[in-house]
Amino acid sequence: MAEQFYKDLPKVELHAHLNGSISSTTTEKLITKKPHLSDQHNMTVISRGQKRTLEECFEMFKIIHQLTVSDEDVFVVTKDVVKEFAADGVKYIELRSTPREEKSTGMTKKSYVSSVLEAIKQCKNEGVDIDVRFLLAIDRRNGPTIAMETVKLAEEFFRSSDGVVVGLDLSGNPAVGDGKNFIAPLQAGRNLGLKLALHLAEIPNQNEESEMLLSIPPDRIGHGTFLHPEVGGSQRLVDTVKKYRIPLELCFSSNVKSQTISSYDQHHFHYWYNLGHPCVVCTDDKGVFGTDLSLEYQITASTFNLSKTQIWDLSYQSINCIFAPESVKSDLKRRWNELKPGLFTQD
Ligand SMILES: CC(C)=CCNc1ncnc2c1ncn2[C@@H]1O[C@H](COP(=O)(O)O)[C@@H](O)[C@H]1O
Ligand SMILES: [Zn+2]
Repeated sequence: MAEQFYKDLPKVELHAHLNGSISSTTTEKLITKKPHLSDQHNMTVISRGQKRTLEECFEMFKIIHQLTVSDEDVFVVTKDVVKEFAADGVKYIELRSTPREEKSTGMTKKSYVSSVLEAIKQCKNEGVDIDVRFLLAIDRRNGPTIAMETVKLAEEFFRSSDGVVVGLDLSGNPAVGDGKNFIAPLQAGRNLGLKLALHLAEIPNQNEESEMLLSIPPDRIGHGTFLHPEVGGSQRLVDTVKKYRIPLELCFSSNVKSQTISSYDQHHFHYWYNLGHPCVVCTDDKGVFGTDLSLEYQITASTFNLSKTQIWDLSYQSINCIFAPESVKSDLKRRWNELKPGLFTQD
């Protein structure tokens, strides 16, 4: 568990996959309804000190997805995940999820998104202290035709969700499919006013793909682990990211536990932070990687010897990277400034 300062620190979460964020308490709740999956429980979390390969991590999602097969499941999971982030001191979150259909329960991609949005609405009505937005995710393994359908669905909800749906994500196993196939649907989304958060350079040797995706350009980058020349990326890629000042969503536990980074001190946070480039600390999959956002901030501080003031600034600067409008950014900044004195008089 993270130290109290990191819990109390008001935080913004910008990279959280819904099905990767399910806590073990919620998993138990779902398993009670699906006893045939009871022996899969330990298969959905990577405990402390454990590591898996990236491929093994993606196998875990196959199990998790069997737990969320109905609108009711999706609703329950969303409510729990939102409340857990709020309890961890997250004041603003952009959740992302891949709309899925399930014939056996009648869940459609549209009802999937509606269930997520209904849960978000209920949390708001119950007074849960967190502003929640949503990105529809495109899974690369499903190809460009499905991607275009997702863009259409996103457009529908973008118009009808009162500002909750703000954009699109590109994710899924980076070793599957070619990123360039998604340029057209992503560009179409961008032209509609949807913001783009793209997983990029999550694994090595994808410079060409990264270059293509950066040419759109995206509004935020997920991971960007292999962009800089020291790890096989290129100065050109770095220069493009710098030119557009595209924020990076950085996920320490995820990268170390899925072994794209060998240890915390090797994390590319170091490279980009020292350039003064916008970096946002995120969880990725808090359920799968057994973490929460306060722990990720604590890991950042202890690995790179950052002071509490530097950590505060990191959290405050993250507000500039959200997809909600400027007025929301100003409100959050006011909130942060109100909370600041209480946080710095604790010790
Ligand atoms: C598995 C692993 C190494 C995780 C970290 N890196 C990731 N890279 C790319 N896509 C991801 C990652 N984590 C989660 N996802 C995406 O999020 C999905 C789960 O959340 P959801 O069903 O979209 O609600 C996964 O099926 C996958 O498409
Ligand atoms: Zn991710």
